[in-house]
Amino acid sequence: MPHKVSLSRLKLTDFRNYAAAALDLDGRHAVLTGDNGAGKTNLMEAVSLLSPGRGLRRAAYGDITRVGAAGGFSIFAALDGMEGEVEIGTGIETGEETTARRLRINGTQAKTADELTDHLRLLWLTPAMDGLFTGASSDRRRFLDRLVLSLDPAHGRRASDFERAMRSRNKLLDEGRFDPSWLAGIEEQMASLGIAMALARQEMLGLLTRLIEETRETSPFPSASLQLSGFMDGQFTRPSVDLEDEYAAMLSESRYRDAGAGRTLDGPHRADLIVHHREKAMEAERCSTGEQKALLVGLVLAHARLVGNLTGHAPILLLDEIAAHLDEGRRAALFDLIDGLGGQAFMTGTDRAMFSALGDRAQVFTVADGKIFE
Ligand SMILES: Nc1ncnc2c1ncn2[C@@H]1O[C@H](COP(=O)(O)OP(=O)(O)OP(=O)(O)O)[C@@H](O)[C@H]1O
Repeated sequence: MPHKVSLSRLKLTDFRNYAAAALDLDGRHAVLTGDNGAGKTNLMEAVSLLSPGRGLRRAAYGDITRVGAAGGFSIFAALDGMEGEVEIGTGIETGEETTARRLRINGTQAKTADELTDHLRLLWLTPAMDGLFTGASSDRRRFLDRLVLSLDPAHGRRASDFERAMRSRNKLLDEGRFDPSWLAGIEEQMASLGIAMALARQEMLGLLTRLIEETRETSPFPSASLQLSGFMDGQFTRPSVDLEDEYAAMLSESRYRDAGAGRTLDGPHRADLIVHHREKAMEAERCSTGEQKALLVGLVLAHARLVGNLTGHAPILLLDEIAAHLDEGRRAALFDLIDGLGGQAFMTGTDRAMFSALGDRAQVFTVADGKIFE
């Protein structure tokens, strides 16, 4: 069983509908119940900001600050992390628009948010992700990259460096500055970053596919088959230098076409994650709403198991309204599966009774009007 990373305290100040609130946890799972609009998802969002990025709503930081607060918001968390006990503080100082948040780990200013991944890995599943298979490919790419990031924290840096290089290529082409050596330099950089990104995605999908295969017999969820499409399809068994050369050549040959289009038309930023329901041999987007949800839950939980196996530390799971549409038997099976992953899970729902099958495996909190009661 992987080591359990668990949050022991969460303190919020001027965060969404919480002026000041604290949650003391004893290491078990945390169930958050309360009426619509009580602040359950807000609490999940606060925990999600203990990972790099903008959290599970991808909100602008200014929007997170409580309406009417004098300054910004802050989150403080104490946890038994991957490197032992750790205290994390994050937030912004004013309620105004900012793209950066402050981050202190054990009292020291962190250089980058990537340092958070030394202490915990977080995975989430929210109702907003229900349309993942039918929605925009950019959402699936983001989902895929989050899966990669939780195993390979360097992936985020690669992706942002690639974006930056691509933007400067697009700008040169847009301005009609076809300087061959300047462009070739940028394209070489894009090729090495872009192929590294694609290979990291491919590797993660390979690992996840193997794990899904191994646990297929016992999983209560349909199994997903996963493929990358839209960029160098089926070529990832070739040596990476060859792939880089080929992508650089592709970019070089497509300068005029891309200038006309106003953007770079080939690259890892155009890739898509294609998911099939294996047992039904059906594309996920053509499955029923319930089947899509079951596929997604199965996928996220399989990934959680993979992260636990590979890092030796079970990720913290944020599962927003995951049990909402399940009958009692399926709910109990789901809770057993979540518990069996060995990590701490945060789960929400409007009805406390929905979680009775968890028994004393969870601490149950009631949330009402920006206050938390145990
Ligand atoms: N910046 C903010 N300042 C104050 N209140 C906010 C802010 N942002 C969101 N809220 C409020 O927080 C409330 C709780 O939202 P949250 O999404 O956490 O509810 P919930 O308990 O998950 O509800 P549901 O069961 O409907 O999903 C909402 O009423 C929302 O208007």
